[in-house]
Amino acid sequence: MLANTRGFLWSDVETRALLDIWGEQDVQTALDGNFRNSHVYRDVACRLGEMGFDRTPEQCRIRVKGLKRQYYQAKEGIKKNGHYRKICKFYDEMDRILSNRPHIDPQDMIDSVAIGDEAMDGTEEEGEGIDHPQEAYGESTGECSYTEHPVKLEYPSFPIPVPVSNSASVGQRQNHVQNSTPAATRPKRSKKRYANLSLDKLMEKFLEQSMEAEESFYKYEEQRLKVEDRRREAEHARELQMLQVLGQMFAGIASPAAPHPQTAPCAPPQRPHNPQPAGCSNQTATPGPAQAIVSFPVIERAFSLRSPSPRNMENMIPLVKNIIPPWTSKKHKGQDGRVGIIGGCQEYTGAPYFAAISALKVGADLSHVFCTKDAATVIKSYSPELIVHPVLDSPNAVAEVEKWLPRLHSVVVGPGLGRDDKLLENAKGIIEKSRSRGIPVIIDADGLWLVAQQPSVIQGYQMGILTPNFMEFSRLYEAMCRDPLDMNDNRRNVMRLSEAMGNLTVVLKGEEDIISDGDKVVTCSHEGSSRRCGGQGDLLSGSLGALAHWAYTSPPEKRHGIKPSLIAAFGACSLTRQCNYQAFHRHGRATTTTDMIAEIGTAFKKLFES
Ligand SMILES: NC(=O)C1=CN([C@@H]2O[C@H](COP(=O)(O)OP(=O)(O)OC[C@H]3O[C@@H](n4cnc5c(N)ncnc54)[C@H](OP(=O)(O)O)[C@@H]3O)[C@@H](O)[C@H]2O)[C@@H](O)CC1
Ligand SMILES: Nc1ncnc2c1ncn2[C@@H]1O[C@H](COP(=O)(O)OP(=O)(O)OP(=O)(O)O)[C@@H](O)[C@H]1O
Repeated sequence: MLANTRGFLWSDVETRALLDIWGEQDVQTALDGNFRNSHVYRDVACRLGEMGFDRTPEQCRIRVKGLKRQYYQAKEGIKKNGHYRKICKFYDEMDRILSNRPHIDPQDMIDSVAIGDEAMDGTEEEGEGIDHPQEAYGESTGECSYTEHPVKLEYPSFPIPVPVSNSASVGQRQNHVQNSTPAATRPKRSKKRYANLSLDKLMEKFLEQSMEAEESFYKYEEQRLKVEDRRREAEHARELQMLQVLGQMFAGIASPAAPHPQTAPCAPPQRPHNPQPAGCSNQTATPGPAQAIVSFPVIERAFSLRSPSPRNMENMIPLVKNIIPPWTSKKHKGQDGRVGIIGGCQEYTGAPYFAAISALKVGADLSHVFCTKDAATVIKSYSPELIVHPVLDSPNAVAEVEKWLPRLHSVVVGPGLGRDDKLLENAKGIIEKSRSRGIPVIIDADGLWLVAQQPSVIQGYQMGILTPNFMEFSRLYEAMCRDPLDMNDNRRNVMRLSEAMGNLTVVLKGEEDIISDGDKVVTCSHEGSSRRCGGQGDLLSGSLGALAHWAYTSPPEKRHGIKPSLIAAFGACSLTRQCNYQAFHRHGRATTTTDMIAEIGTAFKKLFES
């Protein structure tokens, strides 16, 4: 395990590049504001990759952690005799970054966190025994991944009396505790203070203090989340404003005489008899003022606020191939994906089943369905492969699902969810919990109904993917965009919605699937068939559950600067269409979604493994 994350040494040039990236304001803000930081380090590794250094997010995180420890050690040492700078080669760089961070009173953060981490996993990078209290804070706020280190409740350091003749291991642990806390800088607590208290009293006091600590932890956490929300909203508003200004500038440059989009007549969304979103063919597409067609099937924006202009790409398939985890005997069950489907009620049992079984057939190891009580037995009866939880209509549904979240790699919300208010409310809670844990969230079907009512539930979440059909898309567009749908240019419409949702990835399904993250538009018109049986969208969202996990955990250099959600979405669209093609070839008009699901294995192989 260690070999994976610490395989070889970091050169000075590489370390400086890492510090340049890690020290950037947006990275520090993201780390400060987040318990879960794996996405931040993914971004750091990605940027490092762009500078030509091939490192995994975990390697970056561990390197930063080691540097921080050296820095704090050096800083402590300097206070004492001024000669410690040499133990931290990058002292100046670290000081420039860390001296600007808000000061947290180490006494507020509890010793046991640092002790617990050191004592339990012993995987510290540089092999240094001393941890700085501020390091402990860093780890609990932004320096360790949620999945590997579940949130610890922070207890006050309350001395539990240990008999003198204790075993060697306890003695060693005590030594370790003494060595690893900055005891020298703190007054020693008097053991006599507790000498007269009975064990019961001690226990009572301990529990009392635990509860207080827990309470203040939650208070702190609540405040932190509020601040983070406000920051995100402000950032989003600022970006939208800048986009609008730039859009107007570009519009002015491109065609000063062209009418403003808002003055175009508002055509109500209608379902065509033979749904062919106008403007889908490459020849007839008219790029909007703020977009330019670079090469089919990827259209890139003429400008981008976030990232440098991505590379041109003729074909997305090689990128999908790149994110597929390699076959190896070294993995255990679960590592290739544990997908959760949130949906399934009395009326709709097929949709969550289609989504869950598709995730499995694409290659996820485990597929969970969280549905209502009366749907559960029915769904179980379709397939013994699925793990079915009858919790979605229980009074504590969100808490029940939350228990499983640390073990899920992605969630798909909506297939067969229905529109019952209580179920939608529970789905909302689950999306929020998944979001706060940095789990990719795919929203489909009735989940999109919820988003149209309350967009903020997912707005701005970079690991969120929406997969609307045309009807669902129109609802979302109407809720989010002030200008009317341009019936001749669906690509522009998708890009607009994605932008309005805070650059979420949006997949408009149809004759041609159109995918955008607000910066780029990717289209998938792989040959399918004319058969439109219900459930094809569920196949798509379920397989996207597995592909999104792979894409987000794939090495950045394999993605060539393209956002993981775009690659995963393109993979799911082309797979669905290939399944449709193959099933129709076999069954003609009798084709159903079950027949398409039976084709997943061969379709996947044909597209991505040949
Ligand atoms: N076997 C199962 O259990 C299955 C269960 N499912 C589950 O059913 C639930 C409801 O999903 P839903 O999509 O039917 O709901 P909703 O948004 O009301 O759409 C219906 C309206 O939209 C329209 N319309 C549809 N597509 C359009 C298009 N491309 N372009 C234009 N218009 C379009 C259509 O218009 P119409 O043809 O009636 O004029 C109709 O009025 C959801 O939980 C889902 O997961 C499904 O997954 C299937 C398999
Ligand atoms: N007009 C079309 N031509 C070709 N393929 C299509 C067309 N419409 C949809 N598809 C295919 O079906 C997939 C699912 O789209 P669809 O519009 O059926 O989703 P949905 O309505 O959400 O499905 P569900 O029935 O599961 O709710 C698309 O990704 C696309 O591959």
